Amino acid sequence: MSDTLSRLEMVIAERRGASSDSSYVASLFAKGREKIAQKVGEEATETVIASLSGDPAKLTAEAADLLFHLLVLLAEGGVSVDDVLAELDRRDGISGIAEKASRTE
Ligand SMILES: N=c1c2ncn([C@@H]3O[C@H](COP(=O)(O)OP(=O)(O)OP(=O)(O)O)[C@@H](O)[C@H]3O)c2ncn1[C@@H]1O[C@H](COP(=O)(O)O)[C@@H](O)[C@H]1O
Repeated sequence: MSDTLSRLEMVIAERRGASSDSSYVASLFAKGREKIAQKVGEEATETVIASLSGDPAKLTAEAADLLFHLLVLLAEGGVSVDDVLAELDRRDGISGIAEKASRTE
């Protein structure tokens, strides 16, 4: 799973300097952080709507759009996929410790 995200992260970094005419990723970077953040918001809303439709194919497509635009937003903000995964692992570690502690009480 994270291989796909890592590969896409690399493609996004490569396309950052490309021409906006030939690359959607480059055109997003050229429009700037506010526009990229707005796209993430739109894709998040579309994902929520798709989830309520009860159609797994629609939810899959919108979630893919959301993840893609989130990766662009992370790159724009200087945050890597590894940074986010490390944060999730850290939280898992914290909840694992809390779970062990509650079992020994
Ligand atoms: N995964 C994606 C991907 N998912 C969605 N999209 C684009 O995201 C856009 C979302 O559609 P919308 O209708 O919401 O947006 P829009 O009307 O095109 O744009 P706005 O005017 O609303 O800003 C579409 O243009 C999709 O093509 C993507 N564009 C690119 N990628 C990946 O990024 C790589 C590099 O792409 P380029 O930068 O175009 O070379 C590609 O090889 C793909 O792997």
